[in-house]
Amino acid sequence: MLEVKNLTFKVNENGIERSIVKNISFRVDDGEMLVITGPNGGGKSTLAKVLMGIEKADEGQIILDGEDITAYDINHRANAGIGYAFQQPPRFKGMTVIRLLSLAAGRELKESECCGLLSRVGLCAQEYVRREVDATLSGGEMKRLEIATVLAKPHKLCIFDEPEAGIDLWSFSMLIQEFEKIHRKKAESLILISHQERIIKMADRIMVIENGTIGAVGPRDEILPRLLDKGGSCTCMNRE
Ligand SMILES: Nc1ncnc2c1ncn2[C@@H]1O[C@H](COP(=O)(O)OP(=O)(O)OP(=O)(O)O)[C@@H](O)[C@H]1O
Repeated sequence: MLEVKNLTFKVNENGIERSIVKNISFRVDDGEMLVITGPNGGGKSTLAKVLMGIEKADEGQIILDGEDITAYDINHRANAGIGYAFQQPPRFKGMTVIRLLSLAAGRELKESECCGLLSRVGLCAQEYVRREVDATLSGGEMKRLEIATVLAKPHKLCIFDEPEAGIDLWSFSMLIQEFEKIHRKKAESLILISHQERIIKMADRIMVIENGTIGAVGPRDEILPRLLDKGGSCTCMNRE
């Protein structure tokens, strides 16, 4: 279980301090899928970065299965069991796809294993296995590769930041199926940050982040109607 207690993250802009994440507390139970949504600029990605250790919390605690991981750096948190797919994945010059996925898995993957992972994210495996992870890959290909790196090994908690971004509709449907599979097994907890109704509808619980705080949190059946109720013109959700 992930427990987040009174988490605050501030930035300093021209000498003026601004809280982007403000005193946020929530939990994600084992095997649970929490979908975080909310208006642009509300603080969702920043919250994900603080959870992963890319940004350091100014206040608060992050506890994973009873272990206080607040002071851990990104590698230490990954070892503790957190997997994270970036909203804008980094690219590595000179690194092949099979190498990247092996690094993510923490062991040398066989080509067949690598192909299996690529197929799960809708990439035609043979074409990609030996390809370099560089600027020649499109945004959508990169995004799917990044998701494959998270799928490469089991985690206690996986965080996906806008997995739908830049992905075509067919691949998006495949991704939804992948998330459903992971969710059905209940072996990993999932945090999905998304504006997509199809993803939001999969949630066990929905948390709305706006202006750095929790605007609403609760079971899907309680929160979703409120999002839909905003006349179908909810500013934070893309309808099907
Ligand atoms: N390092 C930083 N320095 C200054 N401002 C920042 C920094 N990181 C984030 N912000 C600002 O904090 C706010 C929250 O950004 P964040 O990316 O977390 O929003 P978001 O909810 O993920 O938005 P979106 O839905 O558009 O992806 C934005 O106004 C952003 O410009």
